[in-house]
Order: sequence, then structure tokens, then C-alpha cells
Amino acid sequence: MTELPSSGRRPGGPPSPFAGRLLLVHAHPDDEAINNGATMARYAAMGAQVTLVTCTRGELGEVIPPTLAHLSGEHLGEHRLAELAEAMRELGVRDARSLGGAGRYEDSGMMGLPDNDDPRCFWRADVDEAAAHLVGVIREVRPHVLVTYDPDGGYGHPDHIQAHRVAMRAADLAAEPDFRTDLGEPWTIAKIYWNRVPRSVADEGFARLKDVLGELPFPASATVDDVPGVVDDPVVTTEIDGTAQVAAKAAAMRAHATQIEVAEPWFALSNRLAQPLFPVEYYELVRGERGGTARESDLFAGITELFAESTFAQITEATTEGGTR
Ligand SMILES: CC(=O)N[C@H]1[C@@H](O[C@@H]2[C@H](O)[C@H](O)[C@@H](O)[C@H](O)[C@H]2O)O[C@H](CO)[C@@H](O)[C@@H]1O
Ligand SMILES: [Zn+2]
Repeated sequence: MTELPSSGRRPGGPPSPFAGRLLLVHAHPDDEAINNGATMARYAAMGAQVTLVTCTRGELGEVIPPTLAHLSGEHLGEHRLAELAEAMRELGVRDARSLGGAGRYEDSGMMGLPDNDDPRCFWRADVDEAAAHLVGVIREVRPHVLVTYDPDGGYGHPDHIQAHRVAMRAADLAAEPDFRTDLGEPWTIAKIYWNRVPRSVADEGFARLKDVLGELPFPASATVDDVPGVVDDPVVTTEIDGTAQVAAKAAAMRAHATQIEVAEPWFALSNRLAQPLFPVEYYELVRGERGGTARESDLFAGITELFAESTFAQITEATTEGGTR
């Protein structure tokens, strides 16, 4: 029986929907586009089921465009969810959810601010209670792959750290047969990744930025230390080439207009410090079997039962069409 590559395409045959299911857990609207926009667009285009869970509405974000300054405060959370919906349209992603429902957990603000003490904020959430909401999604979606942040949340933001904790805890609880059987059948996620950037890639990006900074609409450049998740190259296990999806990624980032200003191939957050918009997105596999000894080029590499599902789909498709391939 022909082993289907993870694209779900039988060599030489017509494309078939890729049966992979990818779950991403992020802290605020915009993080998904910045960290994984190209990856999400690439797998959505292959027919994979891509599900995004965002833990807050980003109510405490600063607003970049003066024309949107009026949104700061009570209206920003609702507006950022609308920005997120537009970003999903740009990426072709049809399943985006708020953890526990829109507004259940509020933006905690940057680390060390009094906002961190608000009992409604995500940083103050009970991790197991928040994880239970995510267990319901995991047992419904049954993802093969989970993507979230490293333990430091990429750059130490409380909501990012908490998103990591809740995502990893939910992955464990979802697999436990005795945990909340009302939330569905247990499900073990085959592979879990953390968002990463290899230091050599970050260094090279800022070296290129230095040469063109004067031509950009940004007053200054960020530094490698401002980029979330930068690690020494050997830590990175996986790279997803999003070159063909970089326009969609940039459009999704632009959709988050209150938070991101894009001047391809660069962007800036509300601090207006320019940084590279990476077309290749990088990951560290922290749970599950690595697909080979070299750096993976597919998040679903090595998930053999998935190939079986894809093969089954291919055969079913062929037989229902009456022909044999
Ligand atoms: C990318 C990200 O996680 N953004 C968060 C972050 O926003 C930063 C914050 O406003 C900071 O003060 C600025 O200097 C920086 O440029 C912003 O990216 O924190 C916000 C508040 O918690 C959050 O809403 C935003 O999504
Ligand atoms: Zn964030």
C-alpha cells in the first residue's frame, strides 16, 4: 500500500485533503500571526484542521494607529477579537476559539504591572480550571499536534507563561481516562512543539535590517533579545518553510492593526521597534517521536496513524468515485 507523504498527496495523484489536525494555544490576538501565521496558512491550504485557542482578548494592549486611539480601554478586547477574525480569514483558518469563551480570562498586562493582580486576569487563573476548558477542545478536536510557547512564554509576558502552563497541563489531563469523563473520550496528542527562533536566523535578520533601517517607517530597531523564543540553533528540531505563505502571514499581521505595523519583510509592535517578519517558522519538539534525525520540515512527520487515516481517505475517495487508481 502506498505510504502517503504527510501532505496527503499520493505521488502523481490528485491532491487529497490532508487529514492532520493542528491545535495552537496563544495568549492574545496577534500572537498566532506573529509566531505561526505561515504555518497555519500552509496546513490550512493542505486541508488540515487548524484550531486556534486564544486565552485572552488583549484588552490591555496599546493602540498604534492614532485613528484607532479611541479603542483603548473598554472596547479594545472586542475590537481585537474582530481583528483576529480578519486574520483568520487571511490565513484560511476556520476554527478560532476563546479559552472558556470570549472574555473569560482578561489580559494580565506586562510582567510586574498592577494589572497582574486583577483577579479576573489570566495570570491569576487557576491552571487546572483553565486547563479543563482546553481539555474539552482537545477531546473534541483530537489534535495530532499541539503548538504553544516555551515555559518563559517566549519573552516573559504573564499571559504567555500562563498559556504555556495551561496548554501543557491540558495535554496531560486530556489523556487521563479518569479525568472529567463528561468532557469526552481521552485523547493523547502525538506531538507537542514550542515556538522557537534559531539564534543564527535572528542574528542574520537583524544584520539585514541594520542595512535598510533608514528606509523604513520605524524610528529604531529591536534587538535579538526582543524576539520571543530565541535559542541556540541545535535546540530547534523543526522548521516550516512558509515562503509561499508569507504574504498571507503579513496580511494576517496587518489585520491586527491596533498592535502591529507591517513594512514587509519587517514589522513593529506598539513600541515601534523594527524586527524581521520571518517566512520560515521554527519549533522545538518537546513531546512525541521526532520524524527522523535531521531537522523536521513537517510538524506531522512520523505520525504513522495519520498516514493510515490519509491512506484510508484516499482509498475511500478512489472507491467512492468508482474508479481504481
Ligand atoms: C506580542 C504581544 O504579546 N503583545 C502583548 C503585549 O503588548 C506589548 C505591550 O503593550 C508593551 O507595553 C509594548 O511596549 C509592546 O510593544 C507590546 O507588544 O502586552 C499587551 C498587554 O498585556 C498585550 O495586550 C499584547 O497583546
Ligand atoms: Zn501576546
